[in-house]
Amino acid sequence: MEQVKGMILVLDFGSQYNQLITRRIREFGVYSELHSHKLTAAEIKDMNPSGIILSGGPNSVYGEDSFRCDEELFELGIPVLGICYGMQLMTHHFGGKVERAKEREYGKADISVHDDPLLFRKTPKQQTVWMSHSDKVIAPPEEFRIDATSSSCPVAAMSNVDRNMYGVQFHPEVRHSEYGNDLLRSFVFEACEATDDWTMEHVVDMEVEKIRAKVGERKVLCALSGGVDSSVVAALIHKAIGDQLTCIFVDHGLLRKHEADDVMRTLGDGFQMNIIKVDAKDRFLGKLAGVSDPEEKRKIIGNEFIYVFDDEADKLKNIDFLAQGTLYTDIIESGTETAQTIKSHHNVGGLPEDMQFELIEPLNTLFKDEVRALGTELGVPDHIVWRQPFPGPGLAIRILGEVSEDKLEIVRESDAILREEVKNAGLDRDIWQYFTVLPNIKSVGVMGDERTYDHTIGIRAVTSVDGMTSDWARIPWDVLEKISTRIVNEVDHINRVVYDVTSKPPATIEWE
Ligand SMILES: Nc1ncnc2c1ncn2[C@@H]1O[C@H](COP(=O)(O)OP(=O)(O)OP(=O)(O)O)[C@@H](O)[C@H]1O
Ligand SMILES: O=c1[nH]c(=O)c2[nH+]cn([C@@H]3O[C@H](COP(=O)(O)O)[C@@H](O)[C@H]3O)c2[nH]1
Ligand SMILES: NC(=O)CC[C@H](N)C(=O)O
Ligand SMILES: [Mg+2]
Repeated sequence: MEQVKGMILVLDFGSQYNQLITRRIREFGVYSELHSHKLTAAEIKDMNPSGIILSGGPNSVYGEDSFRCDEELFELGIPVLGICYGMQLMTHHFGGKVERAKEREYGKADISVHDDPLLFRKTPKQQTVWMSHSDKVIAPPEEFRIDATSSSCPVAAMSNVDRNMYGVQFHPEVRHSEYGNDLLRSFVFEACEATDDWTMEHVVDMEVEKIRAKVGERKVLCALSGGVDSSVVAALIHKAIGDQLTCIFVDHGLLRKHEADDVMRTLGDGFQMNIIKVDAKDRFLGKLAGVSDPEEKRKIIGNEFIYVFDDEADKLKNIDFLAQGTLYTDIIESGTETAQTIKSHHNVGGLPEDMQFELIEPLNTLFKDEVRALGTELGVPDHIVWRQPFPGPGLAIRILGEVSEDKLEIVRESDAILREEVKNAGLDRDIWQYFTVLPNIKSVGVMGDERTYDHTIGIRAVTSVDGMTSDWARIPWDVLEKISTRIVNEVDHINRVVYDVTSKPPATIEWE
């Protein structure tokens, strides 16, 4: 496994906030990766981390099948921070006592800090933190001291400075923990003595090196959509291996208005690399005919992408690798060993089992905003770096239920109007993603004194940083009015326009 100086290893025990921990640490300029709690102590030693964080998780330490770690990791001499379940696990290991509390504690809590513990040195003695637990430590292990308490938690934080080990019952990675970021900083810089030398330039060098070592003299096919993720991957790989790279852009008939031509023109202007466009409309639409279940649609599309790449690889000969712009968001939402499947992203959960390629996914630990920064570092043009995300399954997941040419036409035309008006209003950089959806709804209207019974278009526009959470965009009413009027007047079969005012969670950004 790759050895990265100063990296902080986060072990995954299934908390929803795991990815936030690595994310916060990378924001400090220190590299951090999330790995399975099943890593052995030997594997961890090989990775040479400067610190280990044990994440929270849904289990109880005294449960029979609860997630455990290789307990030898406590003997490696590497600083450890246990968060929530992580602290309970540490307590259990060192002989302290964990018990189920009578009441579940969820939300804000006030803690009092005692004396001058290392992780709290720079923060007030009274502070608000964010808790989410039913179990609690009622007695710390013998060699540990209590650093903080709350009214319901006799041990809200504990430490053993000699062993360089720390535990907190609350979640410092969540913004609602007032001084959570300071605590993580103290762990990373004071306890682990990590250095903040992880920069985007560093990421480029590291990834280029990795790609060269993996590929050698062989050839790579890159799935290029014209979106920011795959453009950044293509730029990285091209930097690493030059002409050993061929990019494939698939027109699956599910693209937006004029998208195929626009993408080929933009990529042709922006990149000096070999790009092939494949027209696969009939293949995709044929396979999707009669299918209405969202997960089934996603899997068909994911599979078909790979079969198209297979056919192209056969023509090009001797292609061993397929590169994709997979992000961490795509992986976590597609479901992992510990996290539930929210939706199968075509490039992760939608891959066929009989795939022949070896994957290259240099961005699969990063979030969208980090990829944008990487793109800028690589010199990818601004209009690609700041293009709004467009999902690989395209308009197929914006037509609820069965996909047809007629419905594609409706979504395509209404989406073009929305994009034009958002741009005219100068909002295209403020709104993270904006599009129209065609729900399976017909309703009654009156047009020119005539009764209509026709389709509804939904407008979805969200603000976000990384796509993990989002809020609905407050588009000014007069802009919405213009969009609505134009859609009803210019798009056949639409007699009603609605605006989606749900955040993520509880909704998701796409409707399928
Ligand atoms: N039409 C397409 N042709 C070829 N590859 C595609 C296409 N659509 C998606 N992909 C592949 O699937 C990956 C995931 O798609 P995704 O939309 O998340 O990323 P992106 O298109 O590169 O960026 P963005 O999120 O900005 O749209 C892409 O990075 C790319 O490798
Ligand atoms: O390439 C992709 N393949 C997919 O299968 C896929 N599904 C969702 N998305 C995009 O991911 C972000 C989060 O989406 P959701 O809130 O809908 O889960 C949003 O930006 C979505 O557009 C996808 N991208
Ligand atoms: N968020 C957590 O890590 C929870 C830990 C444990 N399952 C509890 O309920 O106390
Ligand atoms: Mg895309």
